[in-house]
Amino acid sequence: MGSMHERPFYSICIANYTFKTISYINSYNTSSVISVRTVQQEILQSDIQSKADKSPVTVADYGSQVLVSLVLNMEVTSGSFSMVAEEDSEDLRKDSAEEILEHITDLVNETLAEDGSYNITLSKEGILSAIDTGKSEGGPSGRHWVLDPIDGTKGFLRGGQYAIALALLDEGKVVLGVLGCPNLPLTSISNLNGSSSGDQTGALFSATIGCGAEVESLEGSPPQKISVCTIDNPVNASFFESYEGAHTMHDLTGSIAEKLGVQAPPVRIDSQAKYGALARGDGAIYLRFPHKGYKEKVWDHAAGAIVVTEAGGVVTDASGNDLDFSKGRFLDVDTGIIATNKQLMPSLLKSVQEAIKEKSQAPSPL
Ligand SMILES: Nc1ncnc2c1ncn2[C@@H]1O[C@H](COP(=O)(O)OS(=O)(=O)O)[C@@H](OP(=O)(O)O)[C@H]1O
Ligand SMILES: [Mg+2]
Repeated sequence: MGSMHERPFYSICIANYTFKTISYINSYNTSSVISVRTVQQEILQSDIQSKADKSPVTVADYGSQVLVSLVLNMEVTSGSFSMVAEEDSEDLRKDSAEEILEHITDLVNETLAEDGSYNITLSKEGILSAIDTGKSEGGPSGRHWVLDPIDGTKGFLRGGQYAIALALLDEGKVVLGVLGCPNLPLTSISNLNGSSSGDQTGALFSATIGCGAEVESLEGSPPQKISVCTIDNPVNASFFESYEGAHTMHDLTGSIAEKLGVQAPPVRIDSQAKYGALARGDGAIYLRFPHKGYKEKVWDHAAGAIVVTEAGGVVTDASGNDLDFSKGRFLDVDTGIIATNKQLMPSLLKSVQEAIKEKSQAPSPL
């Protein structure tokens, strides 16, 4: 682990750089003050590409990856720098991507100039190579930064939840995690649709191993310690899951919840904002069961998992094994990922295993 000033610095890095990038993108191409939601629709039309796996990637994903990698690379002066990040430059190097690359370059340079802390301007080639600093394979030894520059890109485009997720692996273990959630209410998810609640929008979760988890506003309000809920009766529990049915088996999670005795309907929000919300007790359970064949990526869970465990929760696969972040860019999980507090975990695991068994024995649809 680094010096004590590291955590606040990296939190600031996320808040000041990536959040600014996103606010900039949100207001890009518009001269009038219109809602973020509307502007996000404009991004959908102009600044979006489709990756080989058909998932979307936007100027925001690339811009965020450039800024975070650039700042980390400049600030982390001890030892070699290694980053495992979601995006790479391959698609941006195609002739057809010239316009989007130009846009990302303008966006990054304007954000850097506006911030003023770093006197640098990047060329297009500089942008491409900054993105590619994220190509590390990670693994069990040394230190690796793990970045999802925009987690929940579909949510970002829909005007829903998304997160900028950064974690640090040290000898295969997550030791630091920061989750910037620009669209999440600062205090509670129950204020999500309540404009009259007075809650601020935007929450920055952070956790350092052995030191607990905290939340603060993206503008830098004093950090508040957070902890998972203390519910021990599933009747009073609610559960978080992916918004997208393509990302998790909603039928299986429904069956798990029913077996456990959960009465509340699922709370479906995008991205690792789910882990942040769980860590501060907005709900009691997180369930994620991707469809067969999907391989989980480390950047989709590293920051969220440490925020939850440092808030007193437990995160495991469907068999109750801890997540192993030492295997490279992918997680080697058995079936799914679940998280809850220590009181509910034994009964949750039992319900998960029963529901999986039942599903595997059900006749397959024709
Ligand atoms: N088929 C499939 N199954 C499971 N997961 C997938 C799948 N495809 C993508 N992804 C990954 O899911 C990330 C988005 O997280 P969530 O599932 O929590 O978001 S959502 O609520 O469904 O929008 C999303 O993260 P981003 O790509 O950063 O948006 C992906 O890494
Ligand atoms: Mg992403």
